[in-house]
Amino acid sequence: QKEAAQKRWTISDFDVGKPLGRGKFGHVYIAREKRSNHIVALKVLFKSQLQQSQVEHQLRREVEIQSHLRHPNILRLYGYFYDQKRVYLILEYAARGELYKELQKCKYFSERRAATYVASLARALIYCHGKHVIHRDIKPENLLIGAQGELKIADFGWSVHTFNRRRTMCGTLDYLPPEMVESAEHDASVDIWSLGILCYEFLYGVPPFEAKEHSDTYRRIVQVDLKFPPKPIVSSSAKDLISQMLVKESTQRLALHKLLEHPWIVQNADPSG
Ligand SMILES: O=C(O)Cn1ncc2ncnc(NCCc3cnc(NC(=O)Nc4cccc(Cl)c4)s3)c21
Repeated sequence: QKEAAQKRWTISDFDVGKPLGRGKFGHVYIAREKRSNHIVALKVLFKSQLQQSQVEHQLRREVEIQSHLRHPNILRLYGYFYDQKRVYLILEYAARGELYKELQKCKYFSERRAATYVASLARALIYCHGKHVIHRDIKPENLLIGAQGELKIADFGWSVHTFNRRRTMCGTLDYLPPEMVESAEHDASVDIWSLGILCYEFLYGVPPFEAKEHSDTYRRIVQVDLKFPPKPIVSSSAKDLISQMLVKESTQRLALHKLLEHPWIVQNADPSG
């Protein structure tokens, strides 16, 4: 893998296959590296669009951050290369695709499946926070599923090293904790809030503060207007965990290592993740 870090890749090193998905900045293709026959995902980004949106620094930060992360529940970014018009990200291929499509199909997950995903995300976030990296954009769209059904956090396009906390807003409001919505200072506990939102959405099929208007979602977040619908039936243990994560005061949120000891996780998460 060492030589992969230094090697200068070009598109001719790959046999490019079918498109896997279309993102805002470009498409993702399945591809095979010719010499090793290694299957990867190739994300093709147009320089013109990156320049237009002024996200080059974000992309550089993502590549820098990702090059130091090695965890079974974090999608690898093996490297990148560019040509005249495009930047290519060489990514680990997640054979079972996007988690949000799976969630749309099933409507909501069983408590065992939800707890298994939440536990593996917690372990990945403990690893990231240990390296002073916060993801800041944990949501179903950024989660992929590997060949063995394991969850992979992808797209560190919004992650930061915690010493330079930026307040750039991003994407859907649903996942933002109060301090980010109020654009106050924020730290690793933002990922705990987002994990709580995710856990709720895994179990109910919708995020807890969803509302028609942005202004209503904003108000429900800052008031932590948390309600548990009668259907689907969800254990009180799961509700207890979610209630300990969706706490306005960031210092009062359940710590990730405490989450892994919570009865709902211990009784429902598959240890293999
Ligand atoms: O292709 C699909 O839609 C789904 N799919 N299915 C299987 C599969 N296997 C691997 N990867 C997939 N998709 C790419 C996931 C990403 C990982 N890292 C990223 N980083 C990024 O986009 N950075 C970025 C872009 C533009 C600007 C800036 Cl600032 C940063 S995208 C897969």
